Amino acid sequence: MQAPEHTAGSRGSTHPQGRAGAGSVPQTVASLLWLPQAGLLAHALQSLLEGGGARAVVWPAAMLLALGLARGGLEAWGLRRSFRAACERLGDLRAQVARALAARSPLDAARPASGLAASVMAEQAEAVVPYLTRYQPARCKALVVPLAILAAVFPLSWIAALVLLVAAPLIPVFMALVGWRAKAASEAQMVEIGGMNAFLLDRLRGLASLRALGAVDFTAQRLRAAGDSLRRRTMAVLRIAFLSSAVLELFAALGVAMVAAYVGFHLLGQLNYGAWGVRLSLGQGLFVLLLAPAFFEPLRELSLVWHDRAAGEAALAAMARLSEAGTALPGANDAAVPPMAASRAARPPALCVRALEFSHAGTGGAVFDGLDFDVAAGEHVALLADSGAGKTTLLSLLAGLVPVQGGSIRIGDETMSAATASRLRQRTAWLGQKPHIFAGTVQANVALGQPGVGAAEVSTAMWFAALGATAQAHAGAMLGEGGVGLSGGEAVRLALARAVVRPQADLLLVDEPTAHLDAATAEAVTEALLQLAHGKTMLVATHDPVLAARLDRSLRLHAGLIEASEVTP
Ligand SMILES: Nc1ncnc2c1ncn2[C@@H]1O[C@H](COP(=O)(O)OP(=O)(O)OP(=O)(O)O)[C@@H](O)[C@H]1O
Repeated sequence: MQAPEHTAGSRGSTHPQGRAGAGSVPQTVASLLWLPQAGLLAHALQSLLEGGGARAVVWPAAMLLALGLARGGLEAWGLRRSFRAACERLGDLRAQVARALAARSPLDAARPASGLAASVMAEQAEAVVPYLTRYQPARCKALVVPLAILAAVFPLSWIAALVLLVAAPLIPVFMALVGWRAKAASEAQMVEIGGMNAFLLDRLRGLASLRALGAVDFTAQRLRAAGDSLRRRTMAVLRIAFLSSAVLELFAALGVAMVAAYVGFHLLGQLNYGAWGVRLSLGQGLFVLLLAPAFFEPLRELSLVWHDRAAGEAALAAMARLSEAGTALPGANDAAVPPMAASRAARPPALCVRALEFSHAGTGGAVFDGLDFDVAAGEHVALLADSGAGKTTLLSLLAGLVPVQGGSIRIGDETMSAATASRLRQRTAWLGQKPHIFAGTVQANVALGQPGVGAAEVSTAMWFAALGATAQAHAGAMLGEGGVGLSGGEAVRLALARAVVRPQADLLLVDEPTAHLDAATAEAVTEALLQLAHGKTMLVATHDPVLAARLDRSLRLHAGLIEASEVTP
């Protein structure tokens, strides 16, 4: 497993806290400034008692003010630095997770549910910012400030220092025990949120089917149960957060009370030991008293952000899980590939498949075990086979969507490999069985972010795909998620239009373009496809004998091998 913070390519530090820690130093220095401030206060009081008058108070007051301003400034600067660094770190982590998800093959059945991935990246990942912004400085302060205060108190009174020293370790011990439970509870809550989001997204997508099958009530009940379960988990996290605060407040209050009692009785002359054989002055006593609550302050702050740490670490772990490697998409994130050439290669590519071996991850049997076949440059070939024989798998291998496990695939002059897949995909147009339509305009759905494809090109492509006369013909028309607003046949034709705006793609891999279409629509799609494939190489997986008869040749696939090759008369 590769945690996102350790994945190559991050702009920042390899540690999750990395640059966010840069803001800790000014914030810690700001807290340490309380020591000279307390010293000045105690000194001013002592001078007043010794008859120094108002003049003895003026310069300590001025310095106190200056130190206060410096403290505020340092605190604000440190906080801003931490926040900015945390936001950058979160951006890096999100980019890394996105890259890891994009690097997984679409055929990887173990890919995280899209609802879960969206929930972790958009929502849960936000917990990383308070974790890095608040927890890291609080931890730094808790390590440094109490030690500095101990060092200042010890030379005045070893008893007061001892009281603080005994009270302090109890707090981290109890906090660690509580924090251990808090982390587990927070992780469980994250899993619950992710699961509920994935469930919601899936059910929303399948709302029409649920309604048709009368399963709406049952789904609502399951959603209610999931909501209840999430509420229980959230309450568990909150209970633990309150418990940790109570533990800390108790020990901090006991520590301060004991120091105050000691200093009080010592000044009254009732406890004459613990100050290295001398009696503390009122100013010294006040100094120790002022420092006692400040000793516990960083620990109190740490307790406040303890939940941030639990939530932040749980979010980091969730992102690490999303970054786990699965079946790789060959050549994914291949930055070295130049942008798609505007012009086509001189000749369409020939296909040469030799001794191809492939089996899906987690399944026993091989889909292909020594498959051989050729498609000549510019030839249009139908791939016929029974359902489940491996047509889609073969097209996916040819499109470089999944790595070849044995043998070779040659497209034109290049052999498919991780190094060439990305480049080869640029000359390939893929018309899948279920083209995904995004919620957005027709223009965005056809261009798919390709530069240089404007409204005019989209409109031409829509006419070419026989969609010019439909209500969605103009580039600005809105389409719903999953193709709402289009019929099944129109969605297939929209996929055709996507191929039309990529004239440089001279290898067409088409998966059952006429499945589930009536004869007239199938005919229209076939015509458009043949026109698009003119001067290009095309392999069409199909069960449709009418479509197969319009192509140059048919290959019959059976048991992972080419059984027959028939030239169309
Ligand atoms: N992502 C996947 N993970 C694991 N197994 C898979 C995956 N996709 C397909 N399979 C299995 O691989 C075999 C070939 O499937 P494929 O989809 O390539 O068949 P097909 O010929 O295209 O079928 P159809 O004509 O029904 O679309 C089937 O046994 C299928 O169950």
